[in-house]
Amino acid sequence: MNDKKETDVLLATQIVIEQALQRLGYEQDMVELLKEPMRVLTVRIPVRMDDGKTKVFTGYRSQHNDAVGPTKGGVRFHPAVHENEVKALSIWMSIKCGIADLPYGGGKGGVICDPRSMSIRELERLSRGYVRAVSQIVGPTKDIPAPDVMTNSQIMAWMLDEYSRIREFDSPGFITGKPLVLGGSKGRETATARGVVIMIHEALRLKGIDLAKARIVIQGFGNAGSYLAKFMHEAGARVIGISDVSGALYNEEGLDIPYLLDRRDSFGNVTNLFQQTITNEQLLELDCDVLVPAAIENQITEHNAPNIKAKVVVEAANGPTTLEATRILSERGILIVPDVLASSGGVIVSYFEWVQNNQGYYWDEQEIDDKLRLMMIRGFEQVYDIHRTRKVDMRLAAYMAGIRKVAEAARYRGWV
Ligand SMILES: NC(=O)C1=CN([C@@H]2O[C@H](COP(=O)(O)OP(=O)(O)OC[C@H]3O[C@@H](n4cnc5c(N)ncnc54)[C@H](O)[C@@H]3O)[C@@H](O)[C@H]2O)C=CC1
Ligand SMILES: O=C(O)CCC(=O)C(=O)O
Repeated sequence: MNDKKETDVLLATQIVIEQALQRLGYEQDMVELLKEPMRVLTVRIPVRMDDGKTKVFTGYRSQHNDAVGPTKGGVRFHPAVHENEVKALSIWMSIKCGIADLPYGGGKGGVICDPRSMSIRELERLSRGYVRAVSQIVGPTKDIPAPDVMTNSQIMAWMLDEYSRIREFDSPGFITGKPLVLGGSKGRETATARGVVIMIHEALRLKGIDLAKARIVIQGFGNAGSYLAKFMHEAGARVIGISDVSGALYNEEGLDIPYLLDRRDSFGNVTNLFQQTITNEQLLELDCDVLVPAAIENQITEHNAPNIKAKVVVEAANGPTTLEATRILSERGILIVPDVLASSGGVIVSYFEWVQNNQGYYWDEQEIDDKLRLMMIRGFEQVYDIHRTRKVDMRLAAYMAGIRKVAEAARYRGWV
């Protein structure tokens, strides 16, 4: 595979979707329906910047398929956002929701921007502008956004406020990942990491490795990566490596996670405070038990997959491993817990948030944790069972588990 093909996330997704549907016995017409999102909106968002000039940003909202129910998925603010990336991300959301058996299809949004170089007021105007631009196609029974890379509960709050102004009534179920006082759910902030912890437990159990003796490496120190480091540290595991966009830190004895958590900024940067750093490339190849990519796409490729030393790769990030790398790792006996399963804790608790908003009754954290655990373990067992009985790699197994529900719903509706 040439490099561009290797890292084209939409193409890679379409290849696995086709394989999954074929293994499930579907014809080509179903592949045609599900290999692309049913709707992608591109928007141009004019934002008055603090210097008085107007800057026009480009954003997207992709809705993969709504046969199962309203579409659902985060909004990413990042300079590298690309239409095909958002499309792939929305397809992955359909698969995540299918594995977790949530009553949603997949959606995803993104805006090409760099929040690290914007003021708080510029960010607020951009967030509100995005909601105005996509307001026709989103809503609590249509498409429900949430946080993703470089968006957070404050941005969700501005988006909620803007949507409520447009619709002229308060509508907390429009968006999830909100602050608690605006109808957010307990446990959503930490949900993605909590879900990954549960997957690490399951994977280590299969490999016969004791978590308390395990060495963990985490790429990315944002929402997913930093809470994961905290929970692993609290569980007694040794977190020997972490990283952010600028570099990585490594200590064989275990890093001082509470100190790093205290010093990280709101974008998940911390390594710039240290002189003795290693590169992200070196981090991924460290000798460890569990490697958790928790940053961005295409980090484990055919180039570094032969050098990965972890026994288990648990994908907190969306799309961190290419198809060729999946093949190499699987053949080397490294257990992959794929993104569409491992990172589903976020959308599962987002679903709980939406349910609580709809019923106007709020649950305590224990209830959230217990329900999350149950759903994640059920998802793991389902995927692992398909992997074993159908003799397919864990990624294809996860796609088969997830896309099945969407295809069945589309067939019942008479679309195919
Ligand atoms: N926040 C959530 O609820 C969910 C997030 N995810 C996925 O997890 C991943 C991380 O998301 P968040 O933690 O929310 O984002 P974030 O914006 O909070 O943190 C991202 C982290 O990755 C680092 N990073 C960025 N580019 C990098 C690079 N090229 N090399 C190394 N590190 C890099 C950043 O410095 C930061 O530490 C993404 O793939 C996201 O789609 C998946 C499910 C839910
Ligand atoms: O919480 C959600 O609804 C979506 C989270 C998300 O964007 C993801 O799982 O990639």
